[in-house]
Amino acid sequence: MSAKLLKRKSAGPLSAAQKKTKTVHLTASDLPWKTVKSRQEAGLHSDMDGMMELEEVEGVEVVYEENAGGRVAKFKVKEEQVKESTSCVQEDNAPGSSRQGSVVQEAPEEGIPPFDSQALLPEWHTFSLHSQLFRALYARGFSSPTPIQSKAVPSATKGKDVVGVAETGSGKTLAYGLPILNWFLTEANSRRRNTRSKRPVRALVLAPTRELALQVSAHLNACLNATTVSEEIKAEEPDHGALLNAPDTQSRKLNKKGKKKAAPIEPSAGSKGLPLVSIAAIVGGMSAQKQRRILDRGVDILVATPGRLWDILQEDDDLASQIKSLRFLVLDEADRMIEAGHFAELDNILRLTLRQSEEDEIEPEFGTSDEAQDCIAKSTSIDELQTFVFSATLSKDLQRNLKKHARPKGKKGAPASTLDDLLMRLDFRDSQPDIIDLSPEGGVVSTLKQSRIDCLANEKDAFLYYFLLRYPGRTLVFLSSIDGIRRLMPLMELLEIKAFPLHSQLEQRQRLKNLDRFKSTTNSVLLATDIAARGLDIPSVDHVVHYQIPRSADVYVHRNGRTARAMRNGFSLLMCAPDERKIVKALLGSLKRSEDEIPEISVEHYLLDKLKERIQLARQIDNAQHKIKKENHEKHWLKEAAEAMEIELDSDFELSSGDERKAGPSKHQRKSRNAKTTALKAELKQLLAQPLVARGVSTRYITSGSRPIVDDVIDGTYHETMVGLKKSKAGEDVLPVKRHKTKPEQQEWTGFT
Ligand SMILES: Nc1ncnc2c1ncn2[C@@H]1O[C@H](COP(=O)(O)OP(=O)(O)OP(=O)(O)O)[C@@H](O)[C@H]1O
Repeated sequence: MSAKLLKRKSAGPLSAAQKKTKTVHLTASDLPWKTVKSRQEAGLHSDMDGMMELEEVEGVEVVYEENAGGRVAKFKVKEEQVKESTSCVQEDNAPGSSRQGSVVQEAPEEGIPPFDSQALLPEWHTFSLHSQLFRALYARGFSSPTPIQSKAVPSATKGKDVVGVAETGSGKTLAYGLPILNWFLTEANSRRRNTRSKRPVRALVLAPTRELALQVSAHLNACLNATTVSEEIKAEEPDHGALLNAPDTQSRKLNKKGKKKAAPIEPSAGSKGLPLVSIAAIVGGMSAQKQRRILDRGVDILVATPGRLWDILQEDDDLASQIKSLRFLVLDEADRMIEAGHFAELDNILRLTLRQSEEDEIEPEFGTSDEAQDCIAKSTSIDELQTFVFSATLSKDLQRNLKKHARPKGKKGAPASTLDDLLMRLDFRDSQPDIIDLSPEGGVVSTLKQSRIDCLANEKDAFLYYFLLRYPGRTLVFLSSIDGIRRLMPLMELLEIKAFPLHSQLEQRQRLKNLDRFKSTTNSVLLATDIAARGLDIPSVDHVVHYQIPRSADVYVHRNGRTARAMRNGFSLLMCAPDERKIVKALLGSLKRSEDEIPEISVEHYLLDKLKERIQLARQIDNAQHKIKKENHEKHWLKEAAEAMEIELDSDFELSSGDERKAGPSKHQRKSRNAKTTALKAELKQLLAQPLVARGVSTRYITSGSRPIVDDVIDGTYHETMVGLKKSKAGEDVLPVKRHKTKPEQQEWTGFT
């Protein structure tokens, strides 16, 4: 079942006048579909009930014909409408983009009021960017470039290949995105002015996860669509509306004073409402048919996960030849892509971008289809390609090798198996790619506060629960296994914590929905595997918790990078069980840190013990519920099997005598079990309703006890859930770093005094 639903509109029976015009029959996928704009980045919003995208089509008559196979729907469209739609330049799949159907006619710069970048964006002014990008940066409040943008954008706009390494959340997407958008807004559009041909893909951005690919495409789109003109245009002034690239009359409204107010500029749209630059995301878990249709219509910038892209490429020679003539190739989070099980596809895609000289030719590997191999073989040499590789973690060795532009010798045809190998296979056209390494020492962002808790493995639930109650906010909890998430989810639910799961075994629709819910709920928890570790830009993640330790130093850095983004403060907590200590030590060691440098966070053990009681109860309930569920499942199965074999079961589903052949507990046993679970639930509910009061605190006499809380109550700093504690940020409660007593330096003998 497709993850999106289509809203198909038929215009109903055609009028007599319309009937005179010539009509053609089309298949459903050939119809001139238009995407209906959706509000949210991830393509979902609550009132759409799971629909990810909407499309509509107008002026289509649906006629039904009876044939041998039954009733068949046919779609009649006016011929001229078809011509118009096929000559259109394209729409965008990425959410938030504008898609309008009409004939290509771009109106780039002429008539757009000049943007005074010197006055409004002095720190960006020296960058040679298209004024629409300046407008977008201004509208989004990006008053100055981040350090990686400062270095990468000028270099890339001059045509250099760039390898960019910079801390998480430092704006790497725009570091490569701005030069690409700039090229499309300037060169590409002036080249294709007045052309009616289909747009070939000229920029390909590869990202390791679906969420990241969708986010990148939304981010680039936002840069094209974010601009607004704040001043009103006086009525007596010439009508600038059409010149502002706004999609014409609809968007220009009269304000209260009867003056025309400038509508939001849609800089991605041409004067007839067409996108000047079209950006599409092609990811797994969504309708491949729809994605193919979008590609068929033409896309400028394609953001994709390697798996889905390779699936499509194997059947689409046209797209394969477009990939061979790319102008830009981007590997975002390159190091993650080789881990994600996409390595073979990635390698195959990269082969399409190689120059095909004798020397450089590499045998296709990894089950490449004959057809695709043929495509690869026919690849033509192009030297225009610019390659950008970005990540927060690329080894120094690799960077050094890239600098030397050293390609592994004597490995002709051998599959790449490491990131180094893979990057060496990138065919940088630039003999000296610009390597910009701004990664901080140990990969740690300066605004991040790290901490740890040493505890037993089976105490982690209690510590996590304590942390979530003690420090409300948006908390991203990383686990290494999906099973771990499946175990924790019901506990969270029973403990009334708002938690959402995110892992690869969820349907894509559910993944995006959960991500959206987490984004829009201030006090919530996302229980995620490492598919959420890279690149995801969720605003205001207050805390990252490593419930299970990361499997490498890079993963630790990227997980931490989901908080403390764009110079905001953030906090991370590493939960470390005794048997994990060795690994943590090695992991921190590779970041040139010692375990002792990560301070512990203070915990009120009296309250923790109280929470352990709740956890204990929740676990019992969960176990009981799990058992009941399992039995129900078995009972169901047995019933079905018995029916199939035409065997009669007695009321308790006991097939015959003998305990070992019992299908499950008796009715009575089930009843008593259910009653026990209900009692446990009531007990937990009661516990949850009781305030958590710290030791020595009197809730009756707030001025007395060993910890009077009166001052906190008066100045509003009391903790609402944990009575007796002050409200505080997690970062404020870390304990001083333990310093090992260093042996006093041997003093020089100075003789008896
Ligand atoms: N010049 C800027 N000024 C202010 N904010 C910016 C600027 N550029 C980008 N941002 C914002 O910073 C946030 C992080 O950007 P981005 O996602 O590109 O980071 P990143 O370096 O790719 O992170 P990661 O390594 O985790 O993938 C985004 O919300 C983005 O909108």
